[in-house]
Amino acid sequence: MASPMAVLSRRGTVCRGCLPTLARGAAPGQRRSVSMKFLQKTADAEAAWEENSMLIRAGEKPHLFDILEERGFVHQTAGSPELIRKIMLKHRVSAYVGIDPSAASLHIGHLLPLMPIFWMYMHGYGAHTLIGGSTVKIGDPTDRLKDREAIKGEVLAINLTKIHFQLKKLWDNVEIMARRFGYQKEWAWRRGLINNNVWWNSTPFLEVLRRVGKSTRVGPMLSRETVRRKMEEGDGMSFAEFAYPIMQGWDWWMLYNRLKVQMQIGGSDQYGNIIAGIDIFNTARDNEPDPSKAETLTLKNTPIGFTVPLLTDSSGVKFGKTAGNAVWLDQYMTYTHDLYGYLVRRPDSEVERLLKLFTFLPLPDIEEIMVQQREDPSKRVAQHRLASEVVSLVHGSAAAQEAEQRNRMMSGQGGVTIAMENKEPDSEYDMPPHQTTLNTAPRIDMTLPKSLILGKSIGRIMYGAKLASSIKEGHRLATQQAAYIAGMPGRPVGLGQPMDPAQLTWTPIKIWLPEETQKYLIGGKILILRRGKHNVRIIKVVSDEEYKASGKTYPGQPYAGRLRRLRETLKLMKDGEITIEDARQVVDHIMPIQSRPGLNFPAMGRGAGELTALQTQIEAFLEQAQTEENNDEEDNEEDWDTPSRRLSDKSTSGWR
Ligand SMILES: Nc1ncnc2c1ncn2[C@@H]1O[C@H](COP(=O)(O)OP(=O)(O)OP(=O)(O)O)[C@@H](O)[C@H]1O
Ligand SMILES: N[C@@H](Cc1ccc(O)cc1)C(=O)O
Repeated sequence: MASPMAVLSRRGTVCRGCLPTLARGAAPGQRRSVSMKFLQKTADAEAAWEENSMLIRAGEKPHLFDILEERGFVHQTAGSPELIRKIMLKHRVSAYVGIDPSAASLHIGHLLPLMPIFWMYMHGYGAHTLIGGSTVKIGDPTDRLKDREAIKGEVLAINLTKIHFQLKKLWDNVEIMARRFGYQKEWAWRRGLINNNVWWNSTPFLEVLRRVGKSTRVGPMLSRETVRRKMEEGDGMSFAEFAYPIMQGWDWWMLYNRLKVQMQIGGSDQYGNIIAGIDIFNTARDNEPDPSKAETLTLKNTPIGFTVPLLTDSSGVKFGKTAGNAVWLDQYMTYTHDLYGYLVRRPDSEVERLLKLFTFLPLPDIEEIMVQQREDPSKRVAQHRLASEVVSLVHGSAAAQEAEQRNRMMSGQGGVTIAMENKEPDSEYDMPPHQTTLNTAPRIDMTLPKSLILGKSIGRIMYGAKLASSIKEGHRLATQQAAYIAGMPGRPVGLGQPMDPAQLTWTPIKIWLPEETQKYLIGGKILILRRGKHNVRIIKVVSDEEYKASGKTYPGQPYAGRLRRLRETLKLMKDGEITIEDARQVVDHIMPIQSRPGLNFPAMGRGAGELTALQTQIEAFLEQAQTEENNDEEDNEEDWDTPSRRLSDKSTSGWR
């Protein structure tokens, strides 16, 4: 089948008569009509690329691979450096880095292979990040002597969700960085975030065996160092682990089919998997059973790759979750100021290299920074710049500024290292005053009690999870389809299911029966909700007793608020435990005067009559408040949750 490129004339204009039907990104066999506009843009992008290549050849622009080499990213290549240079010059190559969600966060080591992907994006190449929702179930045995522990369903769902949003946040910040460093975004820039569960969920084992398994020789696989060591010195190797490199290679082939990804980048420990992947890619390409799809070898379908050096700690151990020395990119696992502090503490001997690897600063700027650094190393100019750039990339520039101020303040008080701060419980969930971005989104994980999640309306749950500012708003969000639950929609209603822990899927909440919610509990205890694009909550559902014991409260919690405290005060007054003056102070404290119409104590004496008058006022106020609360509950329950009402009104919008 003709690719869109095939209909472009040499000058990059579109031949109208030969409009093809296969769009970029369409899955094999999937036909989509392609507009003239799309084709013209593709033609323009091709022409622009040719111009770009000419400038590089003429020495007027640097080749990205040279930039990457100069900055220290290229450790080992899969395919000769000359071949990689040639292919990257000729085509807008697409590349990917894969990460298995075996922890709840990325760590600083992951940034190393991601940085070349970000550079590629800014230079107009295709750049993709893959989450190994399926590969993580097997676990990469590379450089391990012991099997990885199997990850439980709900833990996988949590890891996957968190890493998904972390990668999205990184990508958002890469866009900002690109603008900041003067890269003009073009239509042809492509980036993506994909989960390999998408294909592994529907790939028959037979297909993989037939297509690549038959010609994959066991001998070379057995002789790999990782396999040999695990078998001889470790706890042996399972067939699944042995097959892991085949899975990774198949991923690459799938990515080539979908997104024309022909390059893979990874940490140096991934070299063996990338080499094995090249064999699998070549085998799959050369054994296409459908002659109409067969491809002959060209520069466009030759797999290539490279590895980046490993980031190690001061004792030379790879930074990562296995070694237990990770510096996390989740701001609640490693606080932003601790990430900043860690980078500020890098030794002088390392900092120039780290600036080249972890920032987008041009090399002449780094040289200048190093001149200042050498003039007065005690100022740690280079380390501060490193920390500020990395924190900006990971958490945004506002967070970086805050972390810098904090660090300078703390070190001004005697150069102490920064201690972990204990945040106010739940304070980080406060609704941001402006539109949430991934950099300002509140904390993602929280705990709520069963009685709320399993028994209450969706509006109350949204309110309780601080995804809505009131119960009513919670309901409104649901009807406007601005609230989502992780899982599969029920067709017909009532058959909803939790998400497959290996793949994040969202269902708009719409109108909801309270009993609907529990169908979406992952592993019986995790509920994932989202408001709008970025405001996500991973809710751990615990027993009411456990919740109470934690001392936490949530908005709308019965008897947890002012009314409960007012009732308690009233009781104390009645029992003669507190004086009228104390009672007045307590009431003023729990309820500012403007928020309690009808409860404005007049100046009173201290006699028994005044005490009774005050009690009567409080009782009347409580009664009124209770009626209002009941009405609010009734409003919501009747409108949204009462089955009789909903079932009799199936025409209500959103009722499916
Ligand atoms: N310290 C590091 N330096 C460079 N690259 C790294 C580092 N840690 C991880 N990577 C790379 O990030 C990618 C994803 O790694 P992955 O999450 O699978 O493993 P990991 O964090 O190394 O985990 P583990 O410690 O469990 O082996 C791989 O390409 C890996 O080589
Ligand atoms: N095997 C890689 C992760 C990965 C998973 C799937 C891939 O397709 C690529 C890479 C690692 O453990 O670091």
